[in-house]
Amino acid sequence: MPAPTNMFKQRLKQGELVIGCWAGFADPYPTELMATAGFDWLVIDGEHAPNDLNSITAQLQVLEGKHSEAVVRLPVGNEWLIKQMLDAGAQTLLIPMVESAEQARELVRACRYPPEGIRGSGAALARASQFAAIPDYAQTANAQICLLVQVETVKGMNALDEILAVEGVDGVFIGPSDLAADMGLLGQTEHPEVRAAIEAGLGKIAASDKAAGILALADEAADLYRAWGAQFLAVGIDVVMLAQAARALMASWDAKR
Ligand SMILES: O=C(O)C(=O)C[C@H](O)[C@@H](O)CO
Repeated sequence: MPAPTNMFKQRLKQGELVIGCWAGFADPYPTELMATAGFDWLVIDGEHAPNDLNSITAQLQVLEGKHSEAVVRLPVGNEWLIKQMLDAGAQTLLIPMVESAEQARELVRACRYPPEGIRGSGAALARASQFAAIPDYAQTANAQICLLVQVETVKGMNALDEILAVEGVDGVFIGPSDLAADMGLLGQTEHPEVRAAIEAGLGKIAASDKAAGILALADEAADLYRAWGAQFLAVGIDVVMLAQAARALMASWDAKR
């Protein structure tokens, strides 16, 4: 019995548009709720949400067998964190702040068991192998790992061609907020210069053998990004949705007082 099939990776390879959402409450309960909405993927955010290995594992557990595929974003891309998250059962990783082909190659190696990579061998303890209930997990796991790298700085965008040439990177996600900030346009993701960089970047990625991804928090941006080549498109953040709805509701009653 091989490692579980990574349906998110399979859908990307088939060229499907997959719609996702951020899951930022760092708790399995709201993440399980978000999965009932039918998103194709949910980002369990270890970068900007207060997640740790245990909270990420609990969210992987509630998403098991659901339509919404788990995409685990690490706070940083390093070998031991990748090892922990893959052993916990994550099959799709989103790694922020990738700025060079060498960095991308190191991430690929960290995601793979030898001889292709350096992922430590501990499948007997790992949820990923169903605690060794999948006897040939180590031999079949590499093919089911989906590595998504975030390019979100000027340096990263300038290295995009080289990053796109790295075998083992399955998708490239452009981070509009961090890219705008690094361009000296903090908070201005709709600035013409940021939009131009995003359009060029998504176009390059879509023309490569990788999938293009991005986050849009408004329909206007989502439509543009889709037209520019985005294939894994996140269209919301659960924390933002709840905050906005709660404040709007209270404001409506404040107005009635
Ligand atoms: O830079 C970006 O934009 C992203 O990487 C997405 C954001 O980090 C997301 O967490 C919303 O702020």
